[in-house]
Amino acid sequence: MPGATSKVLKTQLLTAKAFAPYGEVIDRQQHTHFLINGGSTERYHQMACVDTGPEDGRAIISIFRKPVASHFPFRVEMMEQHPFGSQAFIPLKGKPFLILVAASAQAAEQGDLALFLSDGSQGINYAAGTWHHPLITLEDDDELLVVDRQGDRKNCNEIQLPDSSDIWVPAILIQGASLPS
Ligand SMILES: NC(=O)N[C@@H](O)C(=O)O
Ligand code: NI
Repeated sequence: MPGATSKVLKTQLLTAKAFAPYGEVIDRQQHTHFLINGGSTERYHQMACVDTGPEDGRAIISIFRKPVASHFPFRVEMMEQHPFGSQAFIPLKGKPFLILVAASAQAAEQGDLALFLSDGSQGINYAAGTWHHPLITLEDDDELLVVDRQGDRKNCNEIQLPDSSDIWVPAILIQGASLPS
C-alpha cells in the first residue's frame, strides 16, 4: 500500500489539449460531425489517424477483453511504448478506464506520469512511441476495440521503474459506482 512518502497520482480531465503530447482523444463531444447516408447518420470523421510507421507495418483491429478489473491501488512498476505505430483503445461497453502515460522513459523513471480517466465514451490513440501503461480497467468484464500496428519489427519496448519510484495509481471512485480496491 502507498505510504506517507508515496506519490499517489491524481486523474486529469481527458481533453484533446491535455492529451496532445501523448496522442489523440476519440470523443464525440470534442469532435464535429457531418451528415451522411441521406441525413440518417452522423459521421465523426477522422477522429484519429492510424500510424503504421515503416513499410512493413499494417493496421489491425483487435478486441481486448478483460474479465477482471485492475486491482487498486497499485504501484506503477513498468511502462511500455510502441515505437513504430500508434495504438488506439476504444471502449465497447461504455465503461470508464484509466490511461497512464509519460512524456519519455526518463520522465517515467522519475515518476513524471500523467493519469487520465476516460468516462467510457472516450477512446484514445497513443502516438507512436508514447510511453504508457498496459490497459487499466476499472470494472470487471470490460472490452475495448484496439487499432494498432502489425509488422515484422519488435514494436513493444518496456521499462521497469526502479523500486525507488514509489508511484501509485489509486482506487478511483466513479460517480455512482464503487470500484474494486
Ligand atoms: N500487449 C498489448 O497488445 N497491449 C499493450 O500494448 C497495451 O497497451 O495494453
Ligand atoms: Ni500498448
